[in-house]
Amino acid sequence: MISCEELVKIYKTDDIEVVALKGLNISVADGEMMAIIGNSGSGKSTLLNILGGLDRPSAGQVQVGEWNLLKITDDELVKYKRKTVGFIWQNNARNLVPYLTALENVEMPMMLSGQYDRTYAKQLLEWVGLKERMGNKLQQLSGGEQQRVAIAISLANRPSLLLADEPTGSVDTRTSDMIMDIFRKLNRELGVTIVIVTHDMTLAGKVDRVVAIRDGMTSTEFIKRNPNLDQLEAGGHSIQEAHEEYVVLDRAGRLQIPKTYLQALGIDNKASMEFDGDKIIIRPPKSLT
Ligand SMILES: Nc1ncnc2c1ncn2[C@@H]1O[C@H](COP(=O)(O)OP(=O)(O)OP(=O)(O)O)[C@@H](O)[C@H]1O
Repeated sequence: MISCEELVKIYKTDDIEVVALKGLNISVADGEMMAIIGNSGSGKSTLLNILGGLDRPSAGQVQVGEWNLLKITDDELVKYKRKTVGFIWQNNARNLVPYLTALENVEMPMMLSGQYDRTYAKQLLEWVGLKERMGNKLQQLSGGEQQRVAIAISLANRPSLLLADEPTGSVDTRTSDMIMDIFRKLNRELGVTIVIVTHDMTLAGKVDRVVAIRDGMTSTEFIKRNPNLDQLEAGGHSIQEAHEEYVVLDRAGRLQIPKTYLQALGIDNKASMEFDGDKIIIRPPKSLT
């Protein structure tokens, strides 16, 4: 579904340039439900905004389904945003209209794309557990309910990819669990590919794969040891318990070594590397004296 190779994003303001993505590589398979984690400023939202067609990449390759997002024209981008991809933000004020009902909010993107379907709009609201509240105006719903309306809206045009930026950032744990269950159901039943950006490690433990971004590059990947675990794990396993951790190698064979490891060994800009037939050993450079 998604393939990014050596993806670069540079933000230029009057006097500074910020390189938010520095040659990032990531692939997401059709029908996968995965999470992206990373410290503040590591480039997570930048990546999601590029995948959502809200921002343009500076260099590299980005393919989502049939679309090459580096070469896509402005007209095609409008179609892409309407048909292929759905977006959910932490702060849902961006895609909700407070004086319309929940149902009218879901119908609006359908009307804009000429695919009005009231039955499907109702079904979506039922899927997110709001069957009884679809006639309520948005301002009469709680924050968690509004977030569930936002999920229904994001699916109104039957996208094959759902991007969620901190979707549970401003709701309580119970609502956050409910939202993750809704994502899992949509992923299984509709086959929607789902990419979630989050700070929340317990939430990350509920997906099949987690990719960690550090300094604008993919660094580590956590893959679920037992893909059937989520039925058993209502109590919540930590990501380390539930997933196997791998360091990511790019096509040129480069890998990122965590700063803390380098500092602990006093490695600065060089290291010695040895292959003993079984493992690769990285050490601080031997003293030349
Ligand atoms: N429009 C912009 N103009 C200039 N710099 C930007 C812009 N958007 C993001 N950046 C910079 O790019 C870098 C990556 O930002 P990004 O928002 O992608 O990080 P993030 O991992 O999503 O962080 P957070 O978890 O805090 O949301 C940061 O240094 C940020 O300041």
